[in-house]
Amino acid sequence: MNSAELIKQIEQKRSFLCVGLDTDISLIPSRFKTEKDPIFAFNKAVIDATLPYTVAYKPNIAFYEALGPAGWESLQKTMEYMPKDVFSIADAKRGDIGNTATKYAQTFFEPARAGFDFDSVTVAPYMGEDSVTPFLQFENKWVILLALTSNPGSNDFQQMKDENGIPFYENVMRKSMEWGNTDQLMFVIGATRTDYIAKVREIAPDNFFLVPGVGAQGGSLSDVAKFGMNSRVGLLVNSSRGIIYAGDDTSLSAAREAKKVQEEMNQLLDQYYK
Ligand SMILES: O=C(O)c1cc(=O)[nH]c(=O)n1[C@@H]1O[C@H](COP(=O)(O)O)[C@@H](O)[C@H]1O
Repeated sequence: MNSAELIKQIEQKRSFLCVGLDTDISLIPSRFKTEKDPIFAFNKAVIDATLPYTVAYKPNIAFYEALGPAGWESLQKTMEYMPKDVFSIADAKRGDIGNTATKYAQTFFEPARAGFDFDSVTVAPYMGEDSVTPFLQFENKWVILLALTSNPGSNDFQQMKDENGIPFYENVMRKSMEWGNTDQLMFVIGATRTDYIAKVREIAPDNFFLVPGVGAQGGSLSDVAKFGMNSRVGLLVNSSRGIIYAGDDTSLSAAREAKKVQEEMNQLLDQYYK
C-alpha cells in the first residue's frame, strides 16, 4: 500500500487506529477454543468487529511463532482473510546482516515464499544500514524502524547520548532517513513517550509514526495527536489488549472499544488535521 492509499483510508474512516492482533490462546474467550483453529477464529471475530473503525492491523509475530507450524498457519489464514485495503504490519522486529535480512524481507513481502503479502515489517535498527536496506527494495512496502519505544528498557540504549549530547534514538532517525524516503520508512514512537513526541516530529516532519502504547500501557492519544500529527496525518496508533481482550463477547467488546478510539480520533482529526 502506498502513502496516498493509506491517507485515503484514514480520511474515509476518520481513524488512524491500528488494531494489534497479539492473539494469546490463554486469553481468548473459551467459545473460540472449541473451534478447529481457535487463533484464526478469534482473529476473524476481531477483524469483523473492528474493520469499520481501523485502518491497520498488526499481528505480533511472536504470538504465532510461539505455537509452531500451527501458529504460522493461523497467521496465514488471518492474512488471507484480512481485506487488502487495510494496512498490514508484520510486527516481527527483525534485524540481521544483509543476506539474512533479505530472507526476512522475502518472508513477509513475497507471497510466493511463505504466503505473506504484508505492507510493512517492524525492524530493529541496531545492526545498521545493510540490515535495513533489504526491506526497502520492495515497491509499496514499508520498513517501520524502532526509534523510541514504549517500554521502560528504552532508556538503556535509546537515550544514551553521544559526545555532542545527541541521544541514540535521534541518531538512528536522522541516519536512517538517508536510506529510505517518507513513503517507505516509518518510525516506532511509543505513546508512553509523549514528552518526546514534539521532538521526534521535528526530527522527522514527514514520516509516519507507528505509535503503540495507548490502552493497556496507558499512553495518551490526545497528546500523541497534538504533538505528532502532521500535514498527512502521519500517525498510526496501535492498541492490542485494550481492544481485543475487552470482554468475553469479542464481537461486541472489540467493536465497542475500537469505536470509542475511532470517535476520539475523529475529533482529533477535526482539531489537528482537517
Ligand atoms: O513495535 C511495536 O509494535 C511496539 C513497540 C513499542 O515500543 N512498544 C510496543 O508495545 N510495541 C508492540 O505494540 C503492542 C502493544 O500492545 P498493547 O500494550 O497490548 O496495546 C505489542 O505488540 C508490542 O509488541
